[in-house]
Amino acid sequence: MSSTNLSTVSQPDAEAIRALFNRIAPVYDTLNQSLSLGLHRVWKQMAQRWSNAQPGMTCLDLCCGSGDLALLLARQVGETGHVVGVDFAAAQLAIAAQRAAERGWQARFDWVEADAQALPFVDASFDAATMAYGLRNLTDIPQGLAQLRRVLKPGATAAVLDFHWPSQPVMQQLQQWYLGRIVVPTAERYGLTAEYAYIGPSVERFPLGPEQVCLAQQAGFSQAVHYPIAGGIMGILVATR
Ligand SMILES: C/C(=C\Cc1cc(O)c2ccccc2c1O)CCC[C@H](C)CCC[C@H](C)CCCC(C)C
Ligand SMILES: C[S@@+](CC[C@H](N)C(=O)[O-])C[C@H]1O[C@@H](n2cnc3c(N)ncnc32)[C@H](O)[C@@H]1O
Repeated sequence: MSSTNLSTVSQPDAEAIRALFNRIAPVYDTLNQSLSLGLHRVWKQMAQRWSNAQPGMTCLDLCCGSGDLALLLARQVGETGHVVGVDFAAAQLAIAAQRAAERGWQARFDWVEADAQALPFVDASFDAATMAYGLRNLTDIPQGLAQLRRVLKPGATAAVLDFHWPSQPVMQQLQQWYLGRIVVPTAERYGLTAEYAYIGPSVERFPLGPEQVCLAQQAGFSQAVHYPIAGGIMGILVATR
């Protein structure tokens, strides 16, 4: 366990975040599936579609974790396309690569261990991009958006899925109740209390949809729209270079 108290510090540093995602990697997929009642797959499919990825394209999945969205992109781009999954947690990337191998899809992927805030790609490399539950975890969100824009081709779109602070008070209370009373106690059974207690405060300090749109515009995206989904507890920022 890291010495950093993840749920009370204002913003954990990048090393604490990386260590957190390496620690939870063995149970990450199982917990996402059970805690979201399978709904995270629906939300990720929306992000994949809204990125406008098409057969034959070269796509980026930033903060790819164990590869859910990268695999959806790979299905969409097909045998003639290519997907690059980027994450800085090696344990997550190893699971993503294993899942691709199980499908016989190794040739469709590159898995790159890198910081989303300093991407090792030349400008205008990608036709489309996705990021699920990554932006909120970046220590420098404007820098992450600037990097995302830089590596997209002109006219290409990024779809960024994440938690969102709902506008309706009843949904705010439900979201915080669910995170505090269901998610954290479930994680406790795996010895991961602090890791999952970090989600709630991270959602509260994450910029609201309209603020995300402003940040995307400031990063140089020519168009940006934020769509609250699932009653506003999640959102997808769709930004075009
Ligand atoms: C996709 C999910 C989580 C991703 C995720 C993101 C993070 O930033 C983490 C940070 C630290 C540890 C883990 C994660 C992490 O797993 C799963 C989403 C589950 C959520 C708790 C959302 C659940 C929504 C419910 C289905 C509906 C809630 C109803 C409520 C009464 C409003
Ligand atoms: C909540 S997980 C999401 C994983 C996957 N996209 C999904 O939806 O299941 C967030 C991921 O972002 C990665 N991450 C956070 N900050 C990062 C950074 N600065 N650079 C690269 N990856 C980062 C973490 O390692 C983690 O795998």
